Amino acid sequence: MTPAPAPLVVFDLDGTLLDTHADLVESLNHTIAALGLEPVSYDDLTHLVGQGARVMIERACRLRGHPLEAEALPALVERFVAHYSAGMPGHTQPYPGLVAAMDRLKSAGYRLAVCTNKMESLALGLLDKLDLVNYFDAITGGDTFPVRKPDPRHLTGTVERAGGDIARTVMIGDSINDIAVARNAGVPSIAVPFGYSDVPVSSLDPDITITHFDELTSELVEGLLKGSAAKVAV
Ligand SMILES: O=C(O)COP(=O)(O)O
Repeated sequence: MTPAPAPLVVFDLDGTLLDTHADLVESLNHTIAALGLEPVSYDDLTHLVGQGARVMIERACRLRGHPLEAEALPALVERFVAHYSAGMPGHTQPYPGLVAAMDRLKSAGYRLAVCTNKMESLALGLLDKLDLVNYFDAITGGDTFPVRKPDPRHLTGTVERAGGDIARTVMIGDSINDIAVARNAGVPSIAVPFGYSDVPVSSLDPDITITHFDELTSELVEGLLKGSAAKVAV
């Protein structure tokens, strides 16, 4: 009998792997200051983040009562990317227990990947600056494919690039896009409550929620994979 392929754990980035909020808010406020707009706060960020820099800037301008003309956006996105890139890694840090959890999963033979709506170049640059890039078999961003989360093809494309098997994949994230992309791709989901969701993560109906990465073990992932195989078999 051929052994089952190695499980793959796919992580969201902002608010799941990394606490990026201070740098996102800083670069966003630098960007909208060019329009003379008042800064946004961390609480605002939970409503703004999730669909990449472009949408975040659009939403921030709308929040400040300044809807943008489409032609104004590219220069603002450029301003954001320049500021954010120059400051990396800034205040950004992995969440507590993440590195130990990834070491545990790697020692158990797991593959790891990142599926983020952040631009691929920013995700790669940030993970590189934090010395985390080599943990991952694939890192895909909101601009890697013609579609992005919650479209299931963002997740299935990531699994393919990571050399994984969709039937042996689990997705972990902090917001609606992550739980929805998992559901749309037929993959079990793990939610974390410490990120940027504007609603309680339990209301997103993940398969399970963990409150600390110490809970992310190979036993937990295998249990989820068995559970989803059982669901398929029913
Ligand atoms: O940068 C964003 O808007 C979202 O990024 P995420 O998919 O890693 O949460």
